[in-house]
Amino acid sequence: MTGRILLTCGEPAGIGPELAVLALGCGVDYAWIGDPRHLPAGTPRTEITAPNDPVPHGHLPVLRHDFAASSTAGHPDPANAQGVIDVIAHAVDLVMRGEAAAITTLPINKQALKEGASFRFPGHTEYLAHLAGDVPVVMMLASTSVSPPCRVVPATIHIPLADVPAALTSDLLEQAIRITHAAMIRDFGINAPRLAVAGLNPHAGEGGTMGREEAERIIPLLERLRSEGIDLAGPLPADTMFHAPARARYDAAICAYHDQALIPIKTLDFAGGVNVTLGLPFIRTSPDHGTAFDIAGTGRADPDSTIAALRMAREMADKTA
Ligand SMILES: NC(=O)C1=CN([C@@H]2O[C@H](COP(=O)(O)OP(=O)(O)OC[C@H]3O[C@@H](n4cnc5c(N)ncnc54)[C@H](O)[C@@H]3O)[C@@H](O)[C@H]2O)C=CC1
Ligand SMILES: NCC(=O)COP(=O)(O)O
Repeated sequence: MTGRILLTCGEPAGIGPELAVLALGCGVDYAWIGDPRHLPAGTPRTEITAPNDPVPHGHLPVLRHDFAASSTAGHPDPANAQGVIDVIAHAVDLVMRGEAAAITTLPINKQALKEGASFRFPGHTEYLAHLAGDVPVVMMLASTSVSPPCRVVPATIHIPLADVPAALTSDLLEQAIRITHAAMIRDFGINAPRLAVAGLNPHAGEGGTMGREEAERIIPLLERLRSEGIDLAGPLPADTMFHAPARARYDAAICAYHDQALIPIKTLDFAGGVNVTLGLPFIRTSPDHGTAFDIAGTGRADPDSTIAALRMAREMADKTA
């Protein structure tokens, strides 16, 4: 897929606007979609009308999307919530029409969108799946600067912990495994992916003495998928599957719930972690962090995860070009 990467503005009161500028010069050509009033003062920029219009060297190409209000760092304005949502839809429309190579999204604040515009999705992942035609997707977070790599997929995502055991059905886990397996081949160029599946309970249930989900749902599923030829380890005790020698034995880990997956990667590679949505008909990456209201506008935002997300989007797009 050719053309620029589209970088959506995310929450204007977060660190997104400054990251859009700090990433300039990272070697990836991208166009930012948002309201130019939200960019840091003095940002070298050129407004464009189509994603691949030329701009002077060192300028941020801006696809202008007017919001209801200006923005104050650290203080989301409910009036801007609909603009944040619409920018994501705008980017999806462009990439689905083949006018851009991929999307990289800057962070949104889910609470601000819910309160300001009754946003009904828990995050980008679910909203993008909806915009793409309600396709099944999974969220992967992939390290870019640790070895062996840490790639994790939470099978359940943004739900209360109390709801996880019921939500972690055999069907859901199977879908996460199949989507991850296909994406490791297509997007990561790993021809024979090795997947590891975490147990839900301590010690992966320890033979049913610490929980029955492994014996009743996970083990029968893994046996069936192995018989199809998928290379699957598990269910593994989650506490011992993320240190380096353990990670060397698999290419991606399917985890039971959000924090089981995200704590290891954000601990190992917060600056280099990339969130990538697998299963979409287009490429979407994102930094692994959120809106960071506590430091927005202070000059302390680290752009490394955004740069890693842009680079990963570019690499994936080039693989399918
Ligand atoms: N893809 C997305 O749109 C994501 C959005 N979020 C949203 O962000 C909001 C805030 O979430 P939190 O849990 O507070 O996580 P957060 O990632 O925004 O902040 C956690 C801590 O990390 C620091 N931090 C984050 N990114 C940083 C960066 N680039 N440079 C330096 N320090 C950085 C923050 O200052 C804060 O102390 C929530 O609404 C959450 O839903 C969270 C993760 C991803
Ligand atoms: N904790 C990860 C996260 O919130 C990312 O969500 P999404 O907006 O990429 O779906």
